[in-house]
Amino acid sequence: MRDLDTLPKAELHLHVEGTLEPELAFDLAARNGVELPFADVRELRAAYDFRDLQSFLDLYYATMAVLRTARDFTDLTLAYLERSVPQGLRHVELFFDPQAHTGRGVAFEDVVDGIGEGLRLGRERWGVTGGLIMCFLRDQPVEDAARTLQAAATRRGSLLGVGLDSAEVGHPPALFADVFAAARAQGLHVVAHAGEEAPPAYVREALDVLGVERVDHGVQAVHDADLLRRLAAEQVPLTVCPLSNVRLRVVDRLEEHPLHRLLAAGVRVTVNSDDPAYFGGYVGDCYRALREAVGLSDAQAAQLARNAVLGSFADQARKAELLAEVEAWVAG
Ligand SMILES: Nc1ncnc2[nH]cnc12
Ligand SMILES: [Zn+2]
Repeated sequence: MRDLDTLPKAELHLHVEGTLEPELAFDLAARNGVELPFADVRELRAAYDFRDLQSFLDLYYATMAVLRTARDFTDLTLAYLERSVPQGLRHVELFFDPQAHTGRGVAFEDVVDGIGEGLRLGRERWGVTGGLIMCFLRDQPVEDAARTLQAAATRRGSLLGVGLDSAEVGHPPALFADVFAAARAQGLHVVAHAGEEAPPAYVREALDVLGVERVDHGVQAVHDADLLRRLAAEQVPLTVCPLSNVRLRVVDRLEEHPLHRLLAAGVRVTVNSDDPAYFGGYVGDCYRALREAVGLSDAQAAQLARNAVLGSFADQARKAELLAEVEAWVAG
């Protein structure tokens, strides 16, 4: 079996705020004079025991209070890249949650410019390509999302697309139909979290009403044979996050994860880390955990890596380059 860390990877489901390791959180708290509701790194890490998505989100939003300046966002992005590059990361389309920052008085431009500078340095140092996907918080009023899209006009050229995240159940995709239509009209790519905790109907709605090009998570689709056939027929990429699904108790154990069933149904599945600082691993760790728990073969790992390249928003030339890197790995 091959070293999975050398497999070239694209990561399509990564919340940059979810890469905030406890050590960096305390460093930034000290730098910015922000008080965290935990005594130290150990106490914060001990709080990473989640019952469900909401219990995670409560901690996730509380901890990101330490992110205040453009430099903080650059440091955060670079720290993520430093950990992921040795695990084979070659391309990343990273999510950020502007409303979680502008609501605390941080300027939208500082968030985007800070992350953008991290990505620029990542390209310069390691040749990693990528871009930013701005997510709307679905548990906040739709008007906030619309205002956020308007505010993004100053940085339109820095964005690949828009997404939808945060507490899913009770906040169906269709609420955001107009905002997504406006984003599409601007030429932005569109994706949405759907079918993480909520039923398959949310996945259908994301496709039919929002017009998404990828579904983030989407694992609940295994409970709907018609939907699975459609996802396979249309080759809709699913950005699956196996370690996240275990930590947020979407599945009891990795051994029971539906990844293999999705692959067997012919769905364009990709593997991603979601919020690696909170869920126990970066993108390479996810691939390795799948090998250990469910016997992911080298051929299946390569297929997941190809799927991620094909499902990415990279331009055709970059896709061809990345696919060639995957095939070179297969040829070994
Ligand atoms: N797994 C997840 N689901 C929904 N919103 C999120 N925000 C960060 N991680 C998330
Ligand atoms: Zn996510």
